[in-house]
Formats: sequence, structure tokens, C-alpha cells
Amino acid sequence: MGRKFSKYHGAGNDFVMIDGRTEPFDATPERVAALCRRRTGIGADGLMILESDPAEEFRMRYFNADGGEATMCGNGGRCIALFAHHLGIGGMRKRFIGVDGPHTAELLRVEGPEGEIRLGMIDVRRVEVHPEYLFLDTGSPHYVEFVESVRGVDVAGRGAAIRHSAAFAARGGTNVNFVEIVSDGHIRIRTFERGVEAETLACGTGATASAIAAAVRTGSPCRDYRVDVEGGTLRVAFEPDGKGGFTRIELTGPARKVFEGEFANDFRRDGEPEFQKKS
Ligand SMILES: N[C@@H](CCC[C@H](N)C(=O)O)C(=O)O
Repeated sequence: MGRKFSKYHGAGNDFVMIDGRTEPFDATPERVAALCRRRTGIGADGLMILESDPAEEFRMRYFNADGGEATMCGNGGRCIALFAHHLGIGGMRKRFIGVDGPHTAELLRVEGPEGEIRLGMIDVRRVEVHPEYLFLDTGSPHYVEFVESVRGVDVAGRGAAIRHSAAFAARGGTNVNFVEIVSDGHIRIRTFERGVEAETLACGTGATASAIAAAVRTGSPCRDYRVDVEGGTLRVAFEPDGKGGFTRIELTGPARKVFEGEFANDFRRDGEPEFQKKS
């Protein structure tokens, strides 16, 4: 008997999902990394375990593709809400707990090829404004730099250098966002993700950080941004909290189940997962 998994993505940010309510999953860094590996594993930017919780409908644990457990994933939060719906948990408005605190997710649409999920995220208590960049914690750490055009940015090279720079070492590194202002309330971003150690097609906490940073940098009164990412379009809405931070942050966008499968509980000696051969 192997372990069932499902594969989801939110605007191209993709995840392995495991239901850990009745049978705990031993998420060692080696096993998570092996499952997320693009060529010999399932392939994903991250892995999430849905666990039971005494106070909320469920608990979300998030792991980056390198196997490290992280604090929050915006696109992951939207996808796990759809996963919970497919498991028959709760109604169209889900409450769940992540490492960084409680979240709500509204399933605006679940029929058809892609669901539309709105995720209530954490507050942003402080926005650091530096001459060359802004830094925000939207449940995960984000560096935000404004550029003329995201097309020409060496995201792989510059992203890796900033992600590993000493300036962010105390925070365990940072995710890196390059942001182009298309118009008031409309930005285009590309993100180098910590823990994936590469550019991803979308990053929910990054889109949130970039939209708030755009409002701060431009002084725009706009509080509802369209965010174009490589994998599609997200919407970010927020309100100032009157103390220099932001609250009532919402991240809305597509989420979709792609496939499901099964892997053997005991991985091969070389650390690669053994996938059940469908009979
Ligand atoms: N893709 C995620 C962010 C995942 C966590 C991030 N890589 C980190 O290291 O904290 C999102 O959609 O927010």
C-alpha cells in the first residue's frame, strides 16, 4: 500500500498535496526534495500536508522544493483550500491555520477547468523602504525592486545573488521580486523563489508584497492591484492599518487540480520515490 498524493497549481506555482489527517507523513527534507524534484520525482515548487487541527477546519504545513519547511505560501493557501474542498472538508469558505497564523479562503468558483480562490492573508506590519529596494514580510520574506521592464532582467543570476546576500542572511534569505509598473493598479512581476532556488511562474506572497510595495513607492491611493505573473494573473487587495502597515490583505486567483497518484512509503535506497505501477 503506497501513499496517495495530488498535484495542484495556482497560476503555475505548483505543489504536491498530501492528506495527513489519518496517516501522518514523515516529511524529512530528503523525502520532500525527492518528491519535488522535476526529473526523478513528481516535480513541484513545494509540498503541502493537510493535517487535522483542534480549532480550525485543518492545518497547512508548507515545504519548499529544497525540503525546508517555510512559514507561508499564498498560492499554496489557495490550492490547499481547493484540495480541502475536493476532500469534502467544510463549505465554500474555509478557515485553516498555517505556521504564520489563521487564514480564510473563499472558493469563488470550483467548477470548470480552474477554481477561483480568494485567500485572506496575514497582515503586513512593516514595510522597509531602502533606496534600491523595499522589503516586506507577507508570510514569507520578500525583496522588491522596481525595473523598467521585467523582460530584460537576469532573474536567475540577480535573483540568486540577492537571495543569498548577507543583507538577508539573518532572515534565512529572501524571495526576490522584480516589478514593472504597467499603470496605476497594474504591475507585472517575475520572482526568484527561496527554497526553489529558481524563478517560479507565480508567487502569491511575492505578488502581495509587490503590489503593496508599488502603492508605497508610487504613493498611489489604489488598493486593488492586477498582478501579471509568468503563469497568469493574480489580484491583490489590501488596506492601510493606519500604523504604517497593511491589513485585510486578499490574494485572488486560479487554482487547479492537475493529477493524482501514489508512491511507495519506503523510498528506494538512492532516495528516489518509487511510484506505484498502476495495474
Ligand atoms: N510560492 C509561495 C512562497 C513559498 C515560500 C517561499 N518560497 C519562502 O521561501 O518563504 C507563495 O505563493 O507565496
